[in-house]
Formats: sequence, C-alpha cells, structure tokens
Amino acid sequence: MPKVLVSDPIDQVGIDILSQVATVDVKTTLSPEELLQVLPEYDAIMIRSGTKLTKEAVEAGKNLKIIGRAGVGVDNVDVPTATRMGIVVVNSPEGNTIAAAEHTLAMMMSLSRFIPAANASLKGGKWDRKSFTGVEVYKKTLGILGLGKIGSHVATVAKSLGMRILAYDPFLTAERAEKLGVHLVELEILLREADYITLHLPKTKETAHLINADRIAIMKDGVRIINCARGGIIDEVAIAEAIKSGKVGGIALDVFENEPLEADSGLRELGANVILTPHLGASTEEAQTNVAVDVAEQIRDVLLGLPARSAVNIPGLRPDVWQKLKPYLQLAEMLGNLVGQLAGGRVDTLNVKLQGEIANSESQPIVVAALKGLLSPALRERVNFVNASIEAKERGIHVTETRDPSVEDYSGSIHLTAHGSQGEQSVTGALLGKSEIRITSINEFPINVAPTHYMLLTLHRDMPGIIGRIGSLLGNFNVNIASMQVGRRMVRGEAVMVLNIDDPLPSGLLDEIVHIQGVTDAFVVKL
Ligand SMILES: NC(=O)c1ccc[n+]([C@@H]2O[C@H](COP(=O)([O-])OP(=O)(O)OC[C@H]3O[C@@H](n4cnc5c(N)ncnc54)[C@H](O)[C@@H]3O)[C@@H](O)[C@H]2O)c1
Ligand SMILES: O=C(O)[C@H](O)COP(=O)(O)O
Repeated sequence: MPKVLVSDPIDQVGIDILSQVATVDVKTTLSPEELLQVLPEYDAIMIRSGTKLTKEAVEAGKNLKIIGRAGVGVDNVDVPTATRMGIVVVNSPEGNTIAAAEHTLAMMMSLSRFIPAANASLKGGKWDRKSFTGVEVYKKTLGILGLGKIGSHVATVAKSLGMRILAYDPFLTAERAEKLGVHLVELEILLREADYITLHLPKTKETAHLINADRIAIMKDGVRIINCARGGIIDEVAIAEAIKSGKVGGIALDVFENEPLEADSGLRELGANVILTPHLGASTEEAQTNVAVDVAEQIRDVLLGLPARSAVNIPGLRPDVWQKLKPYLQLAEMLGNLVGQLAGGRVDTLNVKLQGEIANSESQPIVVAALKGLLSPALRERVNFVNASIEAKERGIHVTETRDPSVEDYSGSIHLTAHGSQGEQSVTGALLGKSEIRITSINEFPINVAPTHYMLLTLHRDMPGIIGRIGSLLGNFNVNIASMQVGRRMVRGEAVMVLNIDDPLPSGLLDEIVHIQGVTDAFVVKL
C-alpha cells in the first residue's frame, strides 16, 4: 500500500477517500525539521496553507508522486522543484471560492458597521451606540483587484447590494468584465475612485507590496481595504501607518506576510476600524468538504496511475478526454521510445505529427507522452508526464508539432521524426480497434507490427537469402523468433525487416547481422 501524509487539518471525508488506496498518517503538528525527516517515507502528501513545502522539503520527498493542496494557493509549495522531480502538484481551484468570497463580503460589512468592535464593547459590559456609527455600501464604489473566481463572485454579490464595481485585472477580457457588469479600468483609476478596495490576486513577484505607501497616497481619504487573498500583497507597515494617520478608514485582513501573525505584531494594537481574522477565508464546512474530496480523489487517482484533473504543473485532462486519449498516449510513448532507440545518439529535434481523427485533438499530452518515451531509455523511471517537457528542454530537444487530418490509412495515427547526431529516423503508429497498438511504418517503409519487449530491425536490400541468413543466425544463437515482417516500397529495393523476438539478442550478434551482405543497418530495440 502506498503511504500518504496529511500534515494539515483536512476534513475526514478526504481521509476516507485516501484510505481506499493508501495507508494514511495524519500528523498535523510536525515541525519543519520533523517534516524533513518523515517525508522520504511517503508517496503523497496532502496539505493546506499551514505546511511549507520549501525546496529542501520537496527534495526530501524522494518517493513523492503527488503533492495535494486542499485549497487554491500553492505559494507554500516549491512547484518548480516538484516539477523537476516529476511530482504532480494538484489543488482545488474552485472548492473554496464561495467561502472566500463570502468571507470578503462579511469583512466589508463588518468594516462598514464596526460589528467586531461593537460586539466586544457590548460583551465588555458597555452600551455604547455613539462610537459605532457606520456607513452604507449602497451606491459606493468597490474596486476589485483580480477579477478571477473569487473576485467575480464578490462582484456579483456586491452589485446586488447596489455598489458600482471597478476592476483591475490585466489578464481579463473586456467581454468577461462586461458580462459581470463590471468596469475594467487601469489600476490608478481604481485606486483613485474606490471607496472600498478588495484584493483577489495571487501572490507573485508582480503583486508583492502592490498596495504600498505610494499607491495608498493616491487613494480616496477614508478608503476601506480588504485582503482575503495573500499576505504580502499589502505592505503591512505602510497600511498600519495609513490607519494611524487616518488616510485609510479601515482595513480587514485575513492573510498576513508571516503566518501565524506574530504575537507582537503592531497590527494587533490598531483600533476598531481594523479587523483581523486568522486566515479563515476557506474555513466553512462546505468548502472544507469540497477541497478535501477534490484533492483526495486526485491523490487517489494518481496513486492508481490515473491522471489528475487539476494539476498545476501538467495539463489536467477531463475524464472523458483522458479516456479517448489514453490509448494514443500509450502509442505516443511507445513510438517515442522506439524512435529514440533508432536515433541512437543525441536527438536534437522531435516532430510529432497527429494524423486522421486525432489531428484535431489536444496535442500537448501526446507530445509529452512521446517525449517521455524518447527519454525513458536514458532516464528510466526518473522521467514522467510531469517533467518530460522540462527534461527535454534541458537536453536541448526542440519539439515541433504538425497535424494532418487527411491521412486516412487508420482512423488516427501518430508519426514521429527524430533528428539527431546520427541522422533522421521516423516511425508511425496507429490503433487497431480501440486500443491495440501497431507500428505502421519505420523510416516511411509501411509495416504492420504489434510491438513486443524485444525487437530486431534491419534495413537491407530486398533480395533472396537475406531473411534466411538472419533467421539462421538467430537460430544458431538460440534466439526464438515470434514473428517477422518485411516492409518495402519496391521489389528488390530498400526494405525494412522487423523481427519480434522472445529473447534478448546476445552480444556480438548484432555486429554479425550488420556484416551480412545486403544489410545496411540493424537495431535492437527494447520496449
Ligand atoms: N483567504 C483564504 O482563505 C483564501 C481562500 C481561497 C483563495 N485565496 C486566495 O485568493 C486569491 C484569488 O483566488 P481565485 O481562486 O479567485 O484565483 P483566480 O486565479 O481565479 O483569480 C486570480 C485573478 O488575479 C488576476 N491577476 C493575476 N495577476 C494579476 C496582477 N498582477 N494584477 C491584477 N490581476 C492579476 C488573474 O488574471 C485572475 O483573474 C488567491 O491568492 C488565493 O490563494 C484565499
Ligand atoms: O489558497 C487557499 O485555498 C486559501 O488560502 C485557504 O487556505 P487554507 O486551506 O489553509 O484554509
């Protein structure tokens, strides 16, 4: 049984799903040092924002196949290191969208009406109504930075509250904004015009300290700011100063530059117009069930050898697309392996041509499968669907793609051409029925061969006696031939022969075959 470590609190429903296929250890109080120590034991880890999977931690997870983030943000995971190591990183892109949007709206209302402070005052024995006169959101302008999933839901609800919505999101189309009834504007306009500003961006190099002293200076006096996205998008020192000076009328923060927020953070000292929650955006029963199921199912699937539906470091495939592509992925991997072995030395260019019914399919997974096959003789199990593209790039392999829907020899076929230090080799493969793999050409010689573990290929002149001589040589060395096929384009011209053999070829035999008169080249292939 594979082993899964759950290192943050996860809903039980997720643990139950993981337990179907794995031994699950729930250890939610590990120190970073303890995490490093135990990680090598595990095939998968399931986390929330509490666990920091730094470069060192990911590298310690030598047996990890998958990192599952039960939530959206993967900024606590060193994804490039995971990718290099061939570890799939998955998240739950939508499981907590509503929860985070509703927390944002609750923050906006609480800021407007001082609800946390009024509650504390009343419970503290007072009946103070004067200190807590609020403002209405109706007819006010809300500026949304990042109009993605959460930002969009906030916009929809805020519109129904009678707010005017401005949004800044350089990656969003005007059509999408228009559909949401939102005015897409430049950042500066939003900052100048908004009464409320809410952040729904990822934390990146570009968004770090996006809200800083200079930008606060151009905001409306008394602006209220909400951050339920990521700590560090707001400069905490600058915002605290702006609260003290009265420039900013209120802030509501769910996320912080350092989490947990330091006990002595100056933010804790600020008054009734500052609301702090301990990263609770995703903490609803519904969201926690959603993300736990979403991510545990993906971990289970990956451990069973199936694809993940929302991997952040490989393209996710919908189950129906995966079902259709799966035999073609196996075909592409086999062909990549075959053409790589025929090409012998270094391959510098691989062309992947999709023909017939798959010419219009999503090509990327097929290309990745071909690269995985191409690299697998050299990298063995180190190469997989996650890192094949990176490994190929690092080796200087240039990949091109072409499509030809007009090829109709088979319903769908894949043609690979590898160019390398020893010239060019090409192979084609197709499916017989729904999933039986056939090699249908080698170096443009038509054949129809079912690939087997060991194969011997010759390029030779089509003339009497050659096949017999090769057959006798194999017989002398006790190599059993399972089947044999010759492909040629013209009688007595160049030909290719493929022998499926039951045993590995003894050393030295290939040399003898190449020296048979009429044989121009020979290859042993192990698939
Ligand atoms: N507080 C919580 O518990 C909680 C819960 C869920 C999500 N989050 C965080 O909320 C944020 C938004 O999540 P989402 O699911 O809506 O993500 P999303 O990917 O759907 O949306 C992010 C949006 O930000 C935009 N964007 C990216 N860079 C930008 C930039 N430099 N300037 C302006 N816009 C930019 C993108 O185009 C996208 O539309 C993330 O940081 C996520 O981690 C927090
Ligand atoms: O990115 C997210 O999904 C949120 O920040 C939620 O984080 P959590 O899973 O630690 O609550």
